[in-house]
Amino acid sequence: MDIASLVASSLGVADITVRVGFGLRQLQKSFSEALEHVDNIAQQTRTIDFAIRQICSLLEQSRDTFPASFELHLDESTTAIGRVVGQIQDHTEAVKAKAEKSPSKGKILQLWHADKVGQWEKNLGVQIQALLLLLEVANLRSNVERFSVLEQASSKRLFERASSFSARVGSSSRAPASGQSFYAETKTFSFDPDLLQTKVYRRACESAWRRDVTVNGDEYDDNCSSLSSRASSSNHLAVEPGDFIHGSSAGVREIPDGFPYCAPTNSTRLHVSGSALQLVSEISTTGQTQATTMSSDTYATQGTFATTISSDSQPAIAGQERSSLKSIASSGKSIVRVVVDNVGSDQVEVPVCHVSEHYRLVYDAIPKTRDRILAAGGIDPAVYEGAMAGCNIEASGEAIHRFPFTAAFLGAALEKMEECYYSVIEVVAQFSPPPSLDDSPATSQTVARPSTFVPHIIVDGHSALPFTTQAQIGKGGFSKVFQVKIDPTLSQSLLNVKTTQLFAVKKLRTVDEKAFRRESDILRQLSSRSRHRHIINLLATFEQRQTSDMESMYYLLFPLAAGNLRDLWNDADTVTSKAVRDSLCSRRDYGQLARWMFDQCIGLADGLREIHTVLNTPPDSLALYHHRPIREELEVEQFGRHGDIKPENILWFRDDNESPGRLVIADFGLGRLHSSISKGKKTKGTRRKRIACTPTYRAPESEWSPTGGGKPVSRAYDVWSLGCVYLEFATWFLMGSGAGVDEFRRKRRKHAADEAFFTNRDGGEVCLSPAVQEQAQKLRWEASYVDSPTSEGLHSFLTSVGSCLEIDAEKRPPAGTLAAELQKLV
Ligand SMILES: Nc1ncnc2c1ncn2[C@@H]1O[C@H](COP(=O)(O)OP(=O)(O)OP(=O)(O)O)[C@@H](O)[C@H]1O
Repeated sequence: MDIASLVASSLGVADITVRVGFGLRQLQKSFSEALEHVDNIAQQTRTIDFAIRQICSLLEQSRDTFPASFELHLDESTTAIGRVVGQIQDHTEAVKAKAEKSPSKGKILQLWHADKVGQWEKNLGVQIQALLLLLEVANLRSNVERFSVLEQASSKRLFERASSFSARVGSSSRAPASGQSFYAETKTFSFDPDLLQTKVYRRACESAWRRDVTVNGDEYDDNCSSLSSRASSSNHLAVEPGDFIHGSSAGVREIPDGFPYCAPTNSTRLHVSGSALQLVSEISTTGQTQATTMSSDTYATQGTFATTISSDSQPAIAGQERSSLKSIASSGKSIVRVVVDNVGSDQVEVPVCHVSEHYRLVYDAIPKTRDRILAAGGIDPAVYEGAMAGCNIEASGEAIHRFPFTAAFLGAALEKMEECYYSVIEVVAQFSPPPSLDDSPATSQTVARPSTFVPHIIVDGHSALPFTTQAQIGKGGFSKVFQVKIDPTLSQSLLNVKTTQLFAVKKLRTVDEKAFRRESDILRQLSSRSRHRHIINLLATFEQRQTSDMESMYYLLFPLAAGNLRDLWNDADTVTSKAVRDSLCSRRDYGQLARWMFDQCIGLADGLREIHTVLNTPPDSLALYHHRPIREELEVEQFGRHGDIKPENILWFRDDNESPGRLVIADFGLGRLHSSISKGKKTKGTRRKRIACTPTYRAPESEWSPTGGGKPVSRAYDVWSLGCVYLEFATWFLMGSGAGVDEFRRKRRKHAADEAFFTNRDGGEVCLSPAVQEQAQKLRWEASYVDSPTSEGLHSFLTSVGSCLEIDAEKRPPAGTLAAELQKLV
C-alpha cells in the first residue's frame, strides 16, 4: 500500500468538508448514529496502534536480528490506515447524503461531522507519520542503525504524539512493561470533553487510565506505587482496598456520567475502601476545593468500573483445538478485550475475533465471571438482582464473530486467559439498577420477564449453523419455514430450553439486511417490553455470512407451532388428541368451544394493542445490537403495526393435549415500515416485488380515500384485517370449514376477484361486500339456534366484528378497546 497516496487521500477528505468547530452537544442525541460511525473508525485505528507497539517491542527484544513479524505488523498497520481513510471517506459521503435529505438539519450535521472528521484526520496523520518512520527504520541495514533513529528526540516526540493519540482513540493492546519501550510512557490523562460522549472514546479513556494505573502507576502518583507491582502479577485486579488512584486533566469542566470515564476535573480519585468503590472528584474553583463524592451505592447501581486482568503464566496446551488457539495467541493477535457494556439483562451480541470456531469452549462459565465482576465492584453477587446486558470480545479491534452475551461467555474467556490463550482481558462493567416489576405494563396477557435477551448469532460461510433441519413446514412469499433441532450448546446455555425440543426456523429469501431488521426489530422491541401470550416469541436470529460476497442469509428462530389458523380450520380432523378433536371437530360442547374462541379473539386483539403501542424508538438494547440503526426508516411512523393480519399469519400452539391451544400473531415481515414498502419499491435482494399485504384481508383505505389515492397503512388497517379473520372464525365455528369458510370465500369472489371483504360500487365508491353482509346475517341466524348464553355471546361477538369492518377507518375501534369489548363476552 502506498502510504504517500494514503496521506494524500486522507488530506483530500479534509478538503471536502467545511470545518467549523463549535459546541453542538445538544444535538448529540439525534446524531447518535453518526457517532457510531466515528466509533467504528476509532476501532480500526487500534490496529495501527497495536502494530506500532508490537514493532517497537520486537525491536527492543531482538537487537541483533530483524524480527520476522516486523513486516507483518507494518502491513497490518498500512492496511488499517487504508481502511480508516476509506471509512472516513464513506462517512463523509454518508453525511453529505443525509444532509441533502434533511436540509434543515443538514447544515449543522455537516458542520458537526466536519469537525469530527477533522479531528480524525489530524490524529490519523500522526499515525501515518509514525508508520512512515517505522518503514524508514525497516529499510536500514542493522538494528544498531535502526535504534539510532528510534532513539532520536524527534522520533520519540513523534511516537509520544502517536501514543497520546492512542489514548484518545483507545487501544486493545497491552502496553509493554514500564521502561521496556518509550512508547508506553504515558503519564497524564487528557480527555477531549466532546469526544468523551462517544462510546469508543470513553472506553479508550478508561483504557488509557487503566494502562497508566497498572503499568506506570508508580511514576504517576505515589499512592499508585503499590498498584503497579500488584497489577503486573497474574490475574490481579488493578485496584485493591485502600488504594487511591489520581488522574488529572486540563480544560474539562464537568463530570460526565459513568465512572471511570471521568477525570474531567483537576483531580479525580478512585478510592477503594473495604469492598466498596468510591469516586471522589475534586473540582478546584477560585482556589477552593469542592469535593463531589459518588457513593458506592450509586456506583453499584449506576456506575461503571474497570478491571484489567493479565496473565503472564505459560500455557498448558493440549489437543488440536488448544494448539490452534495457541497459534492464534502467538500470531500477535492474542489480546482480547472483553467489554461488558451492562450488567443488566442478557441482551447484546458479543463480537469475538479469532475464536469463532471455539465458541463452545467459551460458553459455560458466565455466572462465575458475573460474580467476579460484581464482587470486584463491591456488590454481593448473591443479592444483586440486575441481569447482564452486554459484552464485546474483540481482538485487534476487529470482530468477525458475534455472540449474544451470557455470563458464560466472559467466564470462559477468563478461563482461556488462564490457559494463556489471551494475554490480557480488560473488563469494563456497568451496573444498571435491578429491574422494577412496576415498570412492566401488566395485563392479563403478559408475563414479567427478568431477561429480554434475543441473541443474534453470526456464523461465517465456512461454519455450520447451530441447528439441523428436519423438514420444511411452511412457505410464504418471503421465506421458507423449517422444523429444526438446535445445537445442544445453544439450547442449554443460551436459550435455556430442552435439547430435545423442536423449533421453527424461518429462512428469509432475501439477503437484504433492512428486510431482516424490519421483521426482527419489532419482535425485539416487543420482547424488550413483556412477553405476550398471543405474539410470537422470537428466540434468536442468525446471520450466515457468505464467503463469496458481502451478503448474508438471515434466519429467525421461533417456538414450533402445530400449524396456523387456516390449518386449524382445515385440518381439525387430523388432530390426534381425543379431547381436542371432540371440542374442535364435532363441536358437541358449543359453550366450551365458544369460550375458547372468545378467549383467543380477546388475546389476539390484545396482542394487536401491544403491537400498536410499541413506539418506533429502539430501546437501548437495540441501539447496542445495531451498529448502524436504520434511522431514516424509524422516522417513517411513530407507532408499530403489523400490516398483514390473516389466518396464515396467526399460529396455533397446542400448549397441552387437553386444551384446543393458543393462537399467536406471527410474521412481522410487513410490520412497522409498511408505508415505505407499499410504494412497491423493489428492495435489494428481494426476488419479487413486495405487495402491501395479502389482498383478501386488506382494508378499503388501501385503495381509496375521500381525496383519492391510497392512504398509508395505519393501525386501523390491522383492526379491519382482524375483523375479517374474526368473521371467518365465527363462520368456521358455526358452519364448519367446507360449507362455512370455503363457501363464504366463493361468495366474496363474486364481488371482488381477490375475495376481499369490501367491493367497489359502480360509481367507484367503496362499500362492504354484499357477501359479508349476507354472511353476518346468516351467522346471527345460526347463532340463535345455539344454547344460551353462548348464543348471546355470539351475537355480541358479531356486533364487535361489525365495528371492525367499518369502511371509514376512523370509526373502527382501537385494538385495546376491541379487546375490552370482547372481554365482556366471557
Ligand atoms: N413458528 C412456526 N411454527 C410452525 N409453522 C410456522 C411457524 N412460523 C411460520 N410457520 C409456517 O410457515 C408459514 C409461512 O410463514 P410466514 O408467514 O412467517 O412467512 P412469510 O414468508 O413472511 O409469509 P407471507 O407471504 O405471509 O409474508 C406460516 O403460514 C406457517 O404455516
